[in-house]
Amino acid sequence: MPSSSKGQLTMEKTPSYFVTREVPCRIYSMSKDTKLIVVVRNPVTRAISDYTQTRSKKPDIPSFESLTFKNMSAGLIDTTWSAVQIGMYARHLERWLQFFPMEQLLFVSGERLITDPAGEMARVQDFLGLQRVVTEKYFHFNPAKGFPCLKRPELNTKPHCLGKTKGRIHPNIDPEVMRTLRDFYKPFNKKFYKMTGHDFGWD
Ligand SMILES: Nc1ncnc2c1ncn2[C@@H]1O[C@H](COP(=O)(O)OS(=O)(=O)O)[C@@H](OP(=O)(O)O)[C@H]1O
Repeated sequence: MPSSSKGQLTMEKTPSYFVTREVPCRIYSMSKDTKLIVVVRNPVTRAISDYTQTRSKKPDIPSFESLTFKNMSAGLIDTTWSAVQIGMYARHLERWLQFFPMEQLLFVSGERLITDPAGEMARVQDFLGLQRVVTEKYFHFNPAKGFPCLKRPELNTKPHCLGKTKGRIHPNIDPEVMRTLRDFYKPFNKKFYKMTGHDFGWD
């Protein structure tokens, strides 16, 4: 990572860091003052989104329902399937807390990033010790996409929306499987809310 000069912040984005075992120790060795931001969303929706992304590249993969279970009739969930495992946020956070205090971590709500992007960005800017520059006027809700897009209020340019690979339509999942997954995540979510001091409202 390049070092920052006075008045600069160096930022890096890698989604897999949060769930990769070796990473907290490595980042701590590089800089123990690093601030960490993680965007989290309902783990059930996250798993379906993950599956949808994989299926867009490999259309022949088995159904979401069959990948979810180790043993479907026994209702035994396959926690080694990454789409399921990543959403066990409390487990991953426990590893980070062995190296970093909670004050150095910020969990951004993926749901609120869509419904109230300026509100979530205010939290991010406060956390980074920045002035609240990115406010309401930087966002334009695109009803066709169903997501906010970013605009530069000082320029009269078109808003910038995320690309076609974001906001894909998710497949319909068997409601019974959805229920089992929701129940599976409940204790992990509860623990995660307690650890972060923030109820993300997924249950
Ligand atoms: N503004 C805006 N525009 C489009 N999409 C948005 C936006 N804000 C959040 N999202 C949600 O981002 C989800 C895709 O993020 P990913 O985690 O796949 O991104 S990545 O893996 O880091 O590339 C994507 O997930 P899906 O719903 O599965 O498509 C969206 O729900």
